[in-house]
Amino acid sequence: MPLPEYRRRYDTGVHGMRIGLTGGIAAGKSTVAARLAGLGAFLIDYDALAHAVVEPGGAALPEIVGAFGADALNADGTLNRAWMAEHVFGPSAAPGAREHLDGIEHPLIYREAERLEQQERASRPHAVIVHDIPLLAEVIDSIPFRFDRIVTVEAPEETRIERMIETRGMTRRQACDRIRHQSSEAQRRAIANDVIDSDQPLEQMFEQVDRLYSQWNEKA
Ligand SMILES: CC(C)(COP(=O)(O)OP(=O)(O)OC[C@H]1O[C@@H](n2cnc3c(N)ncnc32)[C@H](O)[C@@H]1O)[C@@H](O)C(=O)NCCC(=O)NCCS
Ligand SMILES: Nc1ncnc2c1ncn2[C@@H]1O[C@H](COP(=O)(O)OP(=O)(O)OP(=O)(O)O)[C@@H](O)[C@H]1O
Repeated sequence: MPLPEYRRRYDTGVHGMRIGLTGGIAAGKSTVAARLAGLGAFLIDYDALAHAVVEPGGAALPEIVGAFGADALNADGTLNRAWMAEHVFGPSAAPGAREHLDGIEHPLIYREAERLEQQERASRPHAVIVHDIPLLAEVIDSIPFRFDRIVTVEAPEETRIERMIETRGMTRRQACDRIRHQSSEAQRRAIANDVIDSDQPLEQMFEQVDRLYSQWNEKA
């Protein structure tokens, strides 16, 4: 059976590998990403890009104010992230609010990701480039990149809720809201070539990451 388009491999030897890294919130994606960067991968962190496009002066902020009103801003003109989170993930969020915000930010994020990738390829044509994309399963049909391999990092929902409460100061309700607005583990697994279980001890998880990186690096 032919591979779905998003799993299509590039011609090896011509391009380095492009990896899609995903996972539910607080599953351990950043931990895996940091390990890959330590091994030599070039990381493109979509959460960081999402933060950059809403900086004052960033292209998304005027559009967000246009769509959600000036209440979306703090007094100093920065995005009020807690307010915004409540209005897109919270129990009284308007239908379609999250999709509207995504529609403003995502095209800008993709443009910047492409620029970063091209810059890296110019100096390291065979680098393993990892796109760290929390919402990859949601955007798989619209994102303007195809991936040689997709990896998802997974941990049980309860573990992730506990991590969000303990390390991010979220309430249980906020943690559950965020999870409810994301694809399911089954949907992420369905697009992935490999699954990293972050419920295993860190050492073991890193061994799995190291093995994957060696495989990709051989093919790059
Ligand atoms: C709503 C916002 C302001 C809330 O900010 P906050 O500081 O609370 O969260 P932060 O941006 O650091 O994201 C933390 C995690 O929340 C989850 N998350 C973020 N945005 C979304 C979304 N639109 N849908 C589902 N989950 C999301 C992801 O797992 C992400 O890793 C912010 O998340 C945002 O601008 N989101 C829209 C852009 C987006 O899609 N970002 C994800 C990367 S592409
Ligand atoms: N194998 C593991 N064993 C124990 N704790 C882990 C493991 N992997 C990750 N963690 C811990 O889980 C927490 C969440 O990890 P991390 O920040 O990497 O998640 P994330 O998926 O990037 O989150 P987000 O979706 O918010 O970006 C961190 O405190 C991290 O140290």
